[in-house]
Amino acid sequence: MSRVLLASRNAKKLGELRRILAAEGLDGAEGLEVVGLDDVPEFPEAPETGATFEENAVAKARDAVAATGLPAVADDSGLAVDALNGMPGVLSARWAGRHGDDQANLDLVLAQLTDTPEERRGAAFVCAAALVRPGGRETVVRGEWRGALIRKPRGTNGFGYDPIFVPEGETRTSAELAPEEKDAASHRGRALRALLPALRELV
Ligand SMILES: O=P(O)(O)OP(=O)(O)OP(=O)(O)OC[C@H]1O[C@@H](n2cnc3c(O)ncnc32)[C@H](O)[C@@H]1O
Ligand SMILES: [Mg+2]
Repeated sequence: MSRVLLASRNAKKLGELRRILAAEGLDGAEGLEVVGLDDVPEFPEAPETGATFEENAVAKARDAVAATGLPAVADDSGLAVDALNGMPGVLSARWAGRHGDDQANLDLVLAQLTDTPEERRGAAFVCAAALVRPGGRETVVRGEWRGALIRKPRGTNGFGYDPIFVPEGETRTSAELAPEEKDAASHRGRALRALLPALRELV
């Protein structure tokens, strides 16, 4: 059985990545075993210094391959807010200063948009997903999910900025969608499905 490593240290993101691949039958059934960072010896996390989601995704996947010798998938993602000229973007995980403080990050974005009227509250979730093989071959794809930001958080599913993001064509926030509904439309679902042919080649 071939193995592929999902190189994310965010448990909720990792859960979504696993769920999306499992829904596509890529969880052992196709001769590919999906493993996480808990299943391999620990290695240090490098700072995410890239200017783009793609650069960061490739860097995370390369580090994981170098440390483990396994083919690795990494996801670099975030929220690009129109009224903030695309920020927080690659800084989404540490927008309020402390890495991974979802509540503080979301509160800061809401505060920054206090005077932004409804018609200018557009935003997009973006996900770059990279597959790097031990030989060095790299595949990078991108998924986007457009929507608008509300003023008061709603919903408890998902993570990060989900409670303030209402996808296009929806009235619920992405934190109010069922997990399968989020995956079917999300930036992460789209990116990972674009990576499927490359993943199937690993078998
Ligand atoms: O780098 P890894 O270890 O994968 O974990 P991370 O949480 O640091 O991940 P990123 O560097 O890609 O930062 C992504 C941030 O963007 C936000 N984000 C990404 N995808 C999201 C989603 O589906 N829903 C809500 N927020 C999301 C959230 O705040 C994440 O912490
Ligand atoms: Mg990160």
